[in-house]
Amino acid sequence: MRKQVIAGNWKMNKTHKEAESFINEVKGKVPSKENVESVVCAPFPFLQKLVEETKDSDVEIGAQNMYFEENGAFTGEVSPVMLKELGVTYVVLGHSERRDVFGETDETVNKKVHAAFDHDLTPIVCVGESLEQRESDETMNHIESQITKAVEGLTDDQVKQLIIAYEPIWAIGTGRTASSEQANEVCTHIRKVVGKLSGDEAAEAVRIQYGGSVKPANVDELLSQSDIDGALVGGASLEADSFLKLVEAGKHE
Ligand SMILES: O=C[C@H](O)COP(=O)(O)O
Repeated sequence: MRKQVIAGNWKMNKTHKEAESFINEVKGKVPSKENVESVVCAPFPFLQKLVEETKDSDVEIGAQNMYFEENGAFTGEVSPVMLKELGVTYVVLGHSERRDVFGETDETVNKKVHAAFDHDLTPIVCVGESLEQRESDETMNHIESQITKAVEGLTDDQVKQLIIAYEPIWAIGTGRTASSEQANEVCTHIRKVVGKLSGDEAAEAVRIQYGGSVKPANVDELLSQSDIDGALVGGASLEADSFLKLVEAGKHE
């Protein structure tokens, strides 16, 4: 059975003080990491403190982006070496906000995925269609193309360790969640695409999250779907109580 991975993506939110009080509130209360992976993806300035605070806990800390080079003249960027040195273990790559607002492409996402594996960071690779693409029936082709480009050049073993987050853009921060059937239909398609590219074992092992207005009220139904192995959560991951309900829902005994 694939272990569920519930990741909060704080995006550009919280003060240092708020981040610290959140982590102190949740760190002793999340379920054991044997049963569910509970991840907090925080802004860069908070990462060091959060890693220190969660050292002996079941909470893992992730970044929301990184550059693919190890060092050099790349003003404003953060490298995988820096994240690894801090003790960060996950990194969100290719979020639709990075693609839409900051011009990230499938090619840069692919380079970042390679860089993450080179530095022993677990990539959470985001894919998803716009409302226009859904309405013109292009969802499945678009997702297949994003996945194909994201995993190009990876070994089958690396693909097994990948986390893919399916986030329909029209459901992000809008309160409009994909129905659990709609979400699962695309996650099943993602697993098939992975199988075609990297073989059955990789398809069986790869974990696929759903993201887009996930909250305590809908998480159980989403996680009960056959091909959904977790959630990538924005708004509802910002409050400690709500985050704890989400990770509790992901628990397998
Ligand atoms: O990374 C998280 C997603 O963008 C979902 O955000 P949301 O839960 O606020 O809709």
